[in-house]
Amino acid sequence: MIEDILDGRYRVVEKLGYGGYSTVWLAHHVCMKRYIAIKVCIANSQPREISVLRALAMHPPSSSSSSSSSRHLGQNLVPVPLDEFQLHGPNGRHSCYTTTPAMCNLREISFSRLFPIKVARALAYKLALAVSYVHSRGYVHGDIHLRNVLVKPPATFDELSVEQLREEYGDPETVPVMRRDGKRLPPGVPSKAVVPLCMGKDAKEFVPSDARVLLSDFGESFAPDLDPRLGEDCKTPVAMRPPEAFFEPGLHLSYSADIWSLATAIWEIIGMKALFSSEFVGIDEVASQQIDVLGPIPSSWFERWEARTLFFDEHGRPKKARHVWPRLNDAFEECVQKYRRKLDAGEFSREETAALLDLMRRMLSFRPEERPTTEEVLKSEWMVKWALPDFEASL
Ligand SMILES: Nc1ncnc2c1ncn2[C@@H]1O[C@H](COP(=O)(O)OP(=O)(O)OP(=O)(O)O)[C@@H](O)[C@H]1O
Repeated sequence: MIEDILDGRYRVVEKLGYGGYSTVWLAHHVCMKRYIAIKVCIANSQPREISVLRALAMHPPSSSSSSSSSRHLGQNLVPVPLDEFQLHGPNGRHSCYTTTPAMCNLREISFSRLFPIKVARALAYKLALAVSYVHSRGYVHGDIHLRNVLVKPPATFDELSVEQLREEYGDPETVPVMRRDGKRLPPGVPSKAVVPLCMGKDAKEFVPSDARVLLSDFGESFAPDLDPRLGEDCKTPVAMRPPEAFFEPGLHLSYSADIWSLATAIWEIIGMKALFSSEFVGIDEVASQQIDVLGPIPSSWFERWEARTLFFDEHGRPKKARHVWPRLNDAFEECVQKYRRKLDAGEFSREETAALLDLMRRMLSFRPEERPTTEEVLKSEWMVKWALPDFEASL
């Protein structure tokens, strides 16, 4: 809880977030006077993430003797594991590890209108760079979506005392934990829960230097060459999940699975609206959205897909009386450009739109082997001509 001192040196000052496997706290190192994030994993679990973070933090073998200038620029965009310890509580043993803290995740910000166009381009480039680094070290991230894309604090963040932090962001907010039947809480359940703090600002307030990306949550990461993962074991949220995970559940996923999710994340950064949606619908509906937006899937997938007759006739045409999602180019005009124009957030020129949609279409190829690699993504026309200059300006 807030104000606990963990492992004799970490003063817990705020809650940053939580997921299915952990709660993340902001702590202040009592001696070093710097902020860190502590991930407290659920009781008696064996987190796999820390070994991936350790591997990513090591220098690649080929550059061990070379200068920092030859380091992959994406290495700074993944969390650095700083320390590990264990806590013993009423529910058992909790593995804990500390990493670089962040202000918020991009999903939290996505409810606040649009990023200025230069910021959106810089964020997209940095995210692609981060994924490129992860791939260069032999890992697939496996869970790319905006809740796992964090914004790092400015370099001056550590200068804030805890009191100044509280002046800036308020005291931690708590809510009582109660049983609906009014009975006493069972042992091991805290009487208060802390509401996570979002230290981010509205998207429209972002300037290029705020685009400090941290790709987080490597809990689903895997090394395809050493530890293959089947499509059926893919845990990426359904709306960002690559289609092979659904249509070829018995096949191994590869780096290309991340490329699909990266495309959906870039789309969302640019338009603040997801390309596909699983809100109130199941995985079959999402598959039908993908076909509406991108065109036909490979015929072997279509024939094997039992639910196809709910959405398409025997010629593959959408069934009447159902909502048909707009094609990619129309979706870009209707869901991205229209709002960028209306909110004065910067519009994409015709030339840039063509380059961006060409990249999106290639990254969203149904067949994983037809998708570009991260290196090819970074060398694409849109990245080189439009995103790279704004990335450089944001440094
Ligand atoms: N280093 C960090 N700094 C700030 N906030 C963080 C940090 N790491 C994680 N968070 C916040 O905590 C939330 C949960 O973290 P994370 O997704 O890593 O946990 P998880 O238990 O693995 O979740 P999931 O169920 O999504 O796999 C994130 O969405 C993010 O908002």
